[in-house]
Amino acid sequence: MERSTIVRVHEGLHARPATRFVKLAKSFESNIDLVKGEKSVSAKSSVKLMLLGVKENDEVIVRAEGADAIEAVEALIGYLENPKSGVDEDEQTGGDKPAAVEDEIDAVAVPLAVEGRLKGVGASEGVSLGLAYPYFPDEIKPESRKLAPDEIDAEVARFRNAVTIVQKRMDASLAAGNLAESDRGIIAALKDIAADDTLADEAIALIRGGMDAVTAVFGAASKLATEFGEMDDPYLNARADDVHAVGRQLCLALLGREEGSLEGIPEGAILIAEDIGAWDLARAPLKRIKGVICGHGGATSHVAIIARAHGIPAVLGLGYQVEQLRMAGHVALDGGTGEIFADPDGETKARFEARIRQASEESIALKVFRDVVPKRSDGVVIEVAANIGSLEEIEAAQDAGAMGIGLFRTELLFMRHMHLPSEDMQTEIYSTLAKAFAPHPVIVRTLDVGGDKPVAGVDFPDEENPFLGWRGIRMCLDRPDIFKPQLRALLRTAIHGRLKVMLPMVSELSEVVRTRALIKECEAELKAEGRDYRSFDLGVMIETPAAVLIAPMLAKEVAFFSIGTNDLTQYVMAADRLNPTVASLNDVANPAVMAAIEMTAKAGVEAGIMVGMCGEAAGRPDLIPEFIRMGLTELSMSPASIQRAKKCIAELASA
Ligand SMILES: C=C(OP(=O)(O)O)C(=O)O
Repeated sequence: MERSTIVRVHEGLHARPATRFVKLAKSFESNIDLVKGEKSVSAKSSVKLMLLGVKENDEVIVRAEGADAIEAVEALIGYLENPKSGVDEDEQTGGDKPAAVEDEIDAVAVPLAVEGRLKGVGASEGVSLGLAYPYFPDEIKPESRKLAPDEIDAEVARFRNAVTIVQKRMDASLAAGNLAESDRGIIAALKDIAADDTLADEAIALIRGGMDAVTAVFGAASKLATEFGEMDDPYLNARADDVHAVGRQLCLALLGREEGSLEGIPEGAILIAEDIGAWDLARAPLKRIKGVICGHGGATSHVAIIARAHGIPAVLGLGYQVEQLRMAGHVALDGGTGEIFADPDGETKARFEARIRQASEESIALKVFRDVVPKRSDGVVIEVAANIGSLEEIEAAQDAGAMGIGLFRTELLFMRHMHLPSEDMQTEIYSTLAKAFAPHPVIVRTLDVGGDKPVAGVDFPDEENPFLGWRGIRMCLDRPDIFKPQLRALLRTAIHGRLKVMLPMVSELSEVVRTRALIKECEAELKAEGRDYRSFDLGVMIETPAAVLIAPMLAKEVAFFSIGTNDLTQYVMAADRLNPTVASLNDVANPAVMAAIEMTAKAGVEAGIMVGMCGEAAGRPDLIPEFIRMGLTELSMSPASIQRAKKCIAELASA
């Protein structure tokens, strides 16, 4: 039987415990295969050791797998506790052992052979089984150590060494050659800060005052970040985040650590995290990830949306239970029901393997619907489009047979960068998209940040209820310096394809009227500058109960509606879409939500405008017949749902 174990090795601060433990393990048992991320250090093995990370308190988390895992690791721990009884470590590892380290070693092996069951929120359909890959980057805290006068010079040298390490790491990233131009700019900006004397001088002054280097970096970074934060310019304000990012890198270097990264995630792994940012996930090597499990989030959070866009099964909203999975060797998950099996036994494994096989056969069978143009029984075409948030997803949408884009989430573009993207950069990105799908329509949603989607360069107030706060069109209308460059970029893009633009979080007619006035201003400016542009169809998302109630009025002012069921459900049901405790209320099929959808559809159909849907419910085969009956003629969804939706509409027409 396959077994797993976890080893916690606690060592002194400067001992580089992970490196030392791994070196030691390598020399101790020649039949142990050491794996860091996907890199195998030694090929022959009956036992696999995987270094999962070093925790803030210097515990080393290592997972061992294989028939003799527990025994091998116990032997290794035995040696760590009593080095005289086994191999001489200095001799074997090159002798980097610091003095008096043995005293601080505290290691335990926890066998995990029993299948554990957990339940979260099914957030991206599909079943998966694979190697668990816990990703829990540590929070760094100040050491708050008072230095003796004779320690100060060494501490300054430790700090200077950390600056050199950080600069070298940044140079290595820049030289790697696989960076997008925009990411290269971000790293270069961070390197500037690391090389700048302002931060270093401040930190050294604090060290000279008797503060340890980690705490000094915290103090210096906070001071500089506050200065940037108080400046009267959004671009300079955004530098505060850069300073914090550099501060974190310096602290990691001081502690002998490197930032955790998803770069090394092995092929076919199941990613397990307490929380993972949408952008962290978006830039991870998604093709290698077979499943996502997260303590935070729910079915309509952005992590779920990215997972669905890439056809990766996901279970979110596990809460504190996700901690239990840190020690799992393998994990099976069902992204539909939210079930998770840690270290599944043979029977569960066989069941999941059979389901994975069946799902793959089904997906092959659905491929025949890729190029179908689905119609209602009266011959009206139903556009089945894709929801995407980055240019990287174009291919997946095209491969799935998307008849255009029903929702391009522009906020990922803003969240990706430490700075607000320029008008030219936005024009280039939107134009690439419009050209890729022409002659099909592409609907771009204007910036929808706030709530669960903060952005560097926009100072969001501390709000008790950010989902009911300053977000979407509310924020944009207050910040024409951000909104107008986006509108100008969209006007410039419209010459390249069938562009439509929609506004998020609309709750008042005046928001549409004020946006139209801004668009007019932008058109006048572009004309005066002699630039090419074209007007676009303006629509609104219907995602607030207020918008539903004034839908007949809105329908007279706009060219189309797109129903955002993810938000509409949370607002109609008064149930936070990220809160797993109220996940059962967050159901679009609830009669209250379906009534809101029907009211919207009726208002749109009566006014003769297109009514579409871009919430995830648009891809639900059990609800599609209802939506078609209500008069919706466009359904936009994750690429992974497109072929099933086309099949459902086609079968409906022929029934
Ligand atoms: C599509 C929607 O928007 P979001 O990006 O917030 O999920 C929605 O709310 O249905």
